[in-house]
Amino acid sequence: MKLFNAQQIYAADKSTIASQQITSDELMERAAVQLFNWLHLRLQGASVKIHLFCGIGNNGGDGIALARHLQDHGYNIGVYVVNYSKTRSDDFLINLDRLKERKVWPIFLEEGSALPEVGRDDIIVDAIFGIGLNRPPAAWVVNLMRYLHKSEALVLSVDIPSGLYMDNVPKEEDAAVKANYVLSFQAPKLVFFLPETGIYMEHWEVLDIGLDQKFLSELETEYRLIGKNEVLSHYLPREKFAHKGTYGHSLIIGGSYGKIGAVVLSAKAALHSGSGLVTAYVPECGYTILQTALPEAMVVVDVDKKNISNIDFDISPKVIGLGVGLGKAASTVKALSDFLSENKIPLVIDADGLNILSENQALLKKMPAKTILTPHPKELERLIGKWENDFDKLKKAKDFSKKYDCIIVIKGAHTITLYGEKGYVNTTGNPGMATAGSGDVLTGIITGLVAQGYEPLEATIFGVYLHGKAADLTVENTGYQALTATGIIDGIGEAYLDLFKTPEEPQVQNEQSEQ
Ligand SMILES: NC(=O)C1=CN([C@@H]2O[C@H](COP(=O)(O)OP(=O)(O)OC[C@H]3O[C@@H](n4cnc5c(N)ncnc54)[C@H](OP(=O)(O)O)[C@@H]3O)[C@@H](O)[C@H]2O)[C@@H](O)CC1
Ligand SMILES: Nc1ncnc2c1ncn2[C@@H]1O[C@H](COP(=O)(O)OP(=O)(O)O)[C@@H](O)[C@H]1O
Ligand SMILES: [K+]
Repeated sequence: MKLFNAQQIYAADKSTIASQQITSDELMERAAVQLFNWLHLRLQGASVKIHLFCGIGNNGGDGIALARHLQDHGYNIGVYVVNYSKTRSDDFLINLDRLKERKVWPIFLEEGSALPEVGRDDIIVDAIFGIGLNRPPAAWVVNLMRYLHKSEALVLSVDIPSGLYMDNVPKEEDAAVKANYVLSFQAPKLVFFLPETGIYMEHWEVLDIGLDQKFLSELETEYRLIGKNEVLSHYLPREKFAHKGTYGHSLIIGGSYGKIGAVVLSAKAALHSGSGLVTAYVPECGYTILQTALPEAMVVVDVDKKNISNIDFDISPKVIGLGVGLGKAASTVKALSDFLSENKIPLVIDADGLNILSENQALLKKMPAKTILTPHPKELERLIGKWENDFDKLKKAKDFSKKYDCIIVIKGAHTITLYGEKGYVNTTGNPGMATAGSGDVLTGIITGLVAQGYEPLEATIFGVYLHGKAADLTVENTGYQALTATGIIDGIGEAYLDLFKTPEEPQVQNEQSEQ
């Protein structure tokens, strides 16, 4: 699914109005009817007080139009215009008149106005700012947002929580509304998925307002949301006459004394993701551990007992997963440097492999094209430097990706894969994955997919999806706390089966977090 920016949404508005020969007011009416239906279906005429806080632009217009439908159906409403500017949108004014025709007179809130009483069992409709926010809201509007938050009433935000930008993060933490539900028109917004802005909502849902599909389908977007539909189109079926050689040989290089488990996890995940053969390259102390824990894997040992000190093997893997449990011993850094100078085999680099690159930036130029890097936030910071906010992080990571021709996986609640100018936002996964070794599993899955013949970018996007899906399926039986990295590996098979089990579900709603 595409994630549109504000300009693209405004352009789609225009195109819809032209191609469907409707007025902008009719489009707003569609939005309001969708909002009303959503609420009415759930409230069924309940007498709960609904407070609608409406700005003076089109987001406010949506709120005012919704108020009219609620009034027509006998709901108990309070309507407030948050009068933050003298410039009102035409459709806001049209809808304000329609409301007044019904003898509903909104209360205008300005700086210093007394604020209406809002009970904790009431409902707040937040239609103050939409995607048109382009500067920080005035202090008195931020005060109002704080006041709404304190009320503990259920908050429904129209399109986007007011105070969130489409391409920036709020300057102050409480300068945006915290929504229980966001009812977003046509498509979710990128900010719903970033750690600094995703926290402003618990759930989001998409309301289809019938924007020009042809126009939308022809738009190129910087970011895409990745769900089952997107990964299925890349799935490589298994062939009847295949043999293990068909599906590639993965080599996992890593481990140090006390951290051999990381290699076990990666190698096991590579096998479960479908790699035909898997070999682990570990310090000598890892030999018995690997052969015992993972009989399916082959093992090649380093000359050193405790650390990798000289990467030397006489097999021809299709891809190498490098860095899990590696440590940063001086001999390991030298081994990695020597190895990268010679190596032409595709790489997936994680953990201390990344840390060694960060501390020896000259090595970055030695990575083969389209090397896949899988940093968690701290490792990313070491690679690309500090960032001001999530948007700055994305920009810096993209610059890095272009400079070194590499794929960057920004791991987190919604992992984002970046390559050049494009970003792919994952939708699977859960907080149970915040557990030791889950990253090692991801490295193994992606390595295993490259081994099977997936292109590096496809392998990464698909691998991140499968990893999260495996965890989502396992967590149903374990709960968040008891989910382990091994549990994620155990779910990989089910995650594959799930691809074909249920019909393709559109990405139209999401719960940010449960429990
Ligand atoms: N296709 C769709 O999805 C449809 C979308 N629709 C709805 O339209 C919404 C977008 O509406 P919108 O463009 O009128 O902008 P909105 O957010 O209401 O802001 C209003 C104005 O406020 C101003 N302003 C900005 N920042 C400010 C600040 N800090 N303090 C004070 N003023 C500030 C700025 O004007 P400026 O002052 O810069 O001239 C801005 O234009 C969208 O979210 C959705 O709800 C539906 O109606 C139909 C179909
Ligand atoms: N709250 C969360 N929601 C979804 N996924 C998460 C969450 N926390 C962590 N993850 C995922 O778990 C993995 C953790 O990786 P990493 O931090 O490298 O773990 P480790 O170093 O222990 O192997 C990443 O794939 C990340 O996206
Ligand atoms: K809003």
